[in-house]
Amino acid sequence: MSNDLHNSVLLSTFSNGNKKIRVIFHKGAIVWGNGKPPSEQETLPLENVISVQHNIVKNSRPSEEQTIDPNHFTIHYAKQEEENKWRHHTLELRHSDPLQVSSWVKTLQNHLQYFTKRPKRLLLFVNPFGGKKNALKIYEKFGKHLFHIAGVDVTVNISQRKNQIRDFVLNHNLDMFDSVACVGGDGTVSELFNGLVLRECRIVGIDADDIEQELPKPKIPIGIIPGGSTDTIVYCLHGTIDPTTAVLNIIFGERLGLDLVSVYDENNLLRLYASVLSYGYLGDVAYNSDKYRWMGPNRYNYSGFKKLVRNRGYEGELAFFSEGEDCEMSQCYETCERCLSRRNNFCDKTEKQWKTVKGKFFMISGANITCCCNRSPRGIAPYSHLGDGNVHLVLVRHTSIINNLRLLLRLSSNNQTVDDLPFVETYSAREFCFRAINVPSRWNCDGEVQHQTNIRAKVRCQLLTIFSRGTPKPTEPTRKCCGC
Ligand SMILES: Nc1ncnc2c1ncn2[C@@H]1O[C@H](COP(=O)(O)OP(=O)(O)OP(=O)(O)O)[C@@H](O)[C@H]1O
Repeated sequence: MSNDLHNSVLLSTFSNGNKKIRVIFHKGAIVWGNGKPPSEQETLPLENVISVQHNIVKNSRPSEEQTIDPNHFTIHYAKQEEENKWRHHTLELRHSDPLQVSSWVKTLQNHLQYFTKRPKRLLLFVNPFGGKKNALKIYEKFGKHLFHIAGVDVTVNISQRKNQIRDFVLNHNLDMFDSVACVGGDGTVSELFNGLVLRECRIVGIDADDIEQELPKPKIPIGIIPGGSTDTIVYCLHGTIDPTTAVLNIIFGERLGLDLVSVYDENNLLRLYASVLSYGYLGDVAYNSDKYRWMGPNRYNYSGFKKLVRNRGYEGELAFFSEGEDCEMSQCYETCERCLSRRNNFCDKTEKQWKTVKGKFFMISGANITCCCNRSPRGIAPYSHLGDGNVHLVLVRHTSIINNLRLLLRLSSNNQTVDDLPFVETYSAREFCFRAINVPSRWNCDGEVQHQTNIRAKVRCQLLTIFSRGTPKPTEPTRKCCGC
């Protein structure tokens, strides 16, 4: 932001409904109050302003052309409320002098132009099949109006079949868009970023099937509006699956780098994933639950229970390359230092240390993010980071049904994690490979079934640019005074 603009000051007294309020704009923030002490005044940082618009004079006849009301304008802004949710608010201001009004509108609009990362031309894919099959309604109810207010030109593309979104971004010219987004669950997001990475490989002439190749970063940032059954990726990004929050995160245009993991069989890249690749129990649940899609999100409970009671063990050998770090107990929140430092100086160490673990497991997971969601508020890997170049391997040994239940209870707990259970081991890894022994299971890859059993996977540090401000750090509860 130029200094001239940063130093500009506006100060006026406006009518807001029946009240008079003093409004100040200074140092990138709008402050207003009703003659209240400073601590009770509202402070609105400009980065939370969606748009500033003259009001329209209401015409009695709809056919008449719209005219602006020179004495009246509205500030549309967002405010963070409980449970990490953002909400749209308005501040309507009136002044008898039209010059005052136009000076405020012009100045604020000029300042907003400095947020150049905000999207202007968005290509939005809608998956009408996932979740409760209401993705289009979600867009119309929560997205359409807000995007209009923010001046984002949205082109909607409703997918007609599985993999159509992936094929579309792979084969179409996207030059007229500055951003892409989707309304759907993790499978939809996965289609989108798989298409974008393969598209980039094609553009720069990289063989995506070669695990030793660096994969190129898609230039276009992506946004996600939750419309699936679990929506783990969105939950891990914003700390909520609230659709309004997701839309506002796209509008604000702030970005972070998300690691992706590429999964290969002996010859080919199978796919990239963002949340988790899980073998055994969760692989079987993904495979089995697809038959019960008519149950909606409850299909996971039904299939999960069946597989839990069966308590099959899955034998295999897992080898992984680690930097020698254990899973550090630091959590990833907005402006995460660990992710920021990786973004700036990530280098591939050539001295690899491979470790091998063999045995019979209930489940093996390579979690790229915490995988928290409404059912599992802390996730399977609570110390995993969005962009630190590592996955957390969570190995659950084959054990009794009671222990499996303990594991699932821990996963659904608000304050406990699975890593201190005696039959659970966790490792941090940059690369891993798995070989099944005896009867193989399947992999669950971002919620989709992957049938190849023997795989190799490699983390691609911050390969995806994603619209998000990150999950806000929880504030320490303030202690109440004992009355001393
Ligand atoms: N028009 C369509 N018809 C059928 N399947 C589709 C269509 N569009 C996308 N798909 C596929 O639908 C599947 C389910 O979508 P998605 O993963 O978004 O929802 P979900 O499984 O309910 O949610 P989650 O993955 O968050 O649990 C994905 O495999 C996706 O590739």
